[in-house]
Amino acid sequence: MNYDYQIAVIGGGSGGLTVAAGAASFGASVALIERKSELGGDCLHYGCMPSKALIHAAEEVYQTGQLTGLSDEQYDRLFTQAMEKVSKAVTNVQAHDSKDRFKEMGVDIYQNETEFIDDHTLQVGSRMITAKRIVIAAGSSPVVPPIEGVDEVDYLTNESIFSLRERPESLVVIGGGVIGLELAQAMARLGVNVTMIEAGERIAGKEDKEIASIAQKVISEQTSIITEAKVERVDTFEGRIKVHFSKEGSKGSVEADKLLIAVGRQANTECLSLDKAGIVTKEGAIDVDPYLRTSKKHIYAVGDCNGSMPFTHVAGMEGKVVVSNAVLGLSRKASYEKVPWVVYTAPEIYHLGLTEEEAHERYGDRLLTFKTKLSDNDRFMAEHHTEGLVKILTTSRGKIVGAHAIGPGAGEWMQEVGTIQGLNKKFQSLSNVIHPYPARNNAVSQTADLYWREKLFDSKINQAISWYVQTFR
Ligand SMILES: Cc1cc2nc3c(=O)[nH]c(=O)nc-3n(C[C@H](O)[C@H](O)[C@H](O)COP(=O)(O)OP(=O)(O)OC[C@H]3O[C@@H](n4cnc5c(N)ncnc54)[C@H](O)[C@@H]3O)c2cc1C
Ligand SMILES: NC(=O)c1ccc[n+]([C@@H]2O[C@H](COP(=O)([O-])OP(=O)(O)OC[C@H]3O[C@@H](n4cnc5c(N)ncnc54)[C@H](O)[C@@H]3O)[C@@H](O)[C@H]2O)c1
Repeated sequence: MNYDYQIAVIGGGSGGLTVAAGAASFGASVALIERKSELGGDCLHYGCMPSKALIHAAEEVYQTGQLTGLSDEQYDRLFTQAMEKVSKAVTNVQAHDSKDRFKEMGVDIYQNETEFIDDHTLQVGSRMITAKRIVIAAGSSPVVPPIEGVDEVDYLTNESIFSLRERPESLVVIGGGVIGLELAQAMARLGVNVTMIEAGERIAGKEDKEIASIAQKVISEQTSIITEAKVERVDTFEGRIKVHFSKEGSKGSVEADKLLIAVGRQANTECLSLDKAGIVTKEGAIDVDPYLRTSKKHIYAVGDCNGSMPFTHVAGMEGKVVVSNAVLGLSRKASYEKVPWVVYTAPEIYHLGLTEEEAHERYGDRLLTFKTKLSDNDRFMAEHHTEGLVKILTTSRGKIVGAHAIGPGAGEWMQEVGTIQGLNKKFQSLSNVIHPYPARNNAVSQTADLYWREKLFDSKINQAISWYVQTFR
């Protein structure tokens, strides 16, 4: 059978663009179908880019406030300026994901919402497109929990918060996960009075417990945090939003000008008519095998819509796997073991692999844990940033199974652990790498030195060396 295209990609976000560009670069005929007027997806428009631009702008305001103090009027002006900087940053980065750029690569772009007609055919506006292979990269949307009254109030999500131009005096954030934390702290630093309500026993629930408790301590100095709270109802009171919750058997409420909901993501599957193509979903996301094939082997799913790990770098990794498999005919598996992530709070949180609790469960007594407090590192001491920790988890032979840190810039300087893990090197090999003093990643090499201290200096070999030195030298 003849098809219009070799590859049709649904969704022009991080995953879809990686597939479209990769497939076109290998000479495949590619259709890219995106319902929004611009390419770039959530990451560019409502996710990574605006949030990181906001965090940076908020840091500048916060530092200014710390140095000179700021009046309400100054906060109002700086808030508007910060939000305009966010919008400009998105516009600037849009150039990388411009339609013209992809057209030049040979990709045909359709601006339509699409759905399956059958497993090789997509309805695209008034026409139908057929493709030999189809890649679904439809992304995800914010979950809005079924809280009583939620539909009657004007709540914000990551899709609307970046459009604010006037500083709200107060904000209540439901959800103390990654989005909640990054945005709550940024807003607090812009002079907004923020309260975070988290259902779990702690914020940053996916992080190593010890790291999360440091985060909670630091962030609670800038925002109010209520944990183990069940939100029961929201309503409006004199133009303000009131969130009612229960905690440990008693009731409470928080009132604020604005409400942000950040309680997780759901895969965008509902308008794709997946059933017409015979594509199976699992727990609301598109079910894929390790080769990222759906229940129909010529249809693949990458990025947030397959429910694996909702990060841009994962969508990119999965996109490359699909190019190898769908375009080049290889059999590459997606692997998630070595995927790091960073929570861009101040201080930043770096996360790679298993937490200490998970690693203990898996490795038991074979697990080695190496920790350096930032208060033991000259650079962080010099900068008065001593609230932080590096924690590396290895097997007894030094294979890295988890790496975690909280500290200023941890997302950058901790990646050296991710790099050596990616290169299949042992953790202790970092001890032999000379780090410029006093670069922050000395905290990592300091931690690697602990491996040798444990292995060598506390061992029988060390006793033998001491005997040799004392006896013969
Ligand atoms: C506030 C926030 C901050 C974030 N920060 C980070 C970060 O710092 N680092 C990080 O790694 N990740 C971050 N993420 C996660 C990251 O944004 C996502 O993991 C990433 O965007 C997923 O890419 P994707 O291609 O799967 O989906 P998307 O980028 O969302 O792209 C999906 C595209 O498909 C389109 N689409 C959907 N259905 C259809 C249809 N039927 N027809 C046509 N088009 C359709 C959508 O319009 C969309 O453009 C953040 C997310 C949020 C919300
Ligand atoms: N820096 C980054 O890489 C980055 C930044 C933002 C988002 N993201 C991605 O986006 C994903 C989604 O982020 P998120 O923060 O929405 O989800 P999340 O899963 O990280 O956190 C959601 C939080 O909301 C809490 N929660 C759920 N229901 C609740 C309720 N009814 N009341 C109170 N609390 C409730 C959960 O216990 C959890 O702590 C992340 O997992 C991440 O993959 C990444």
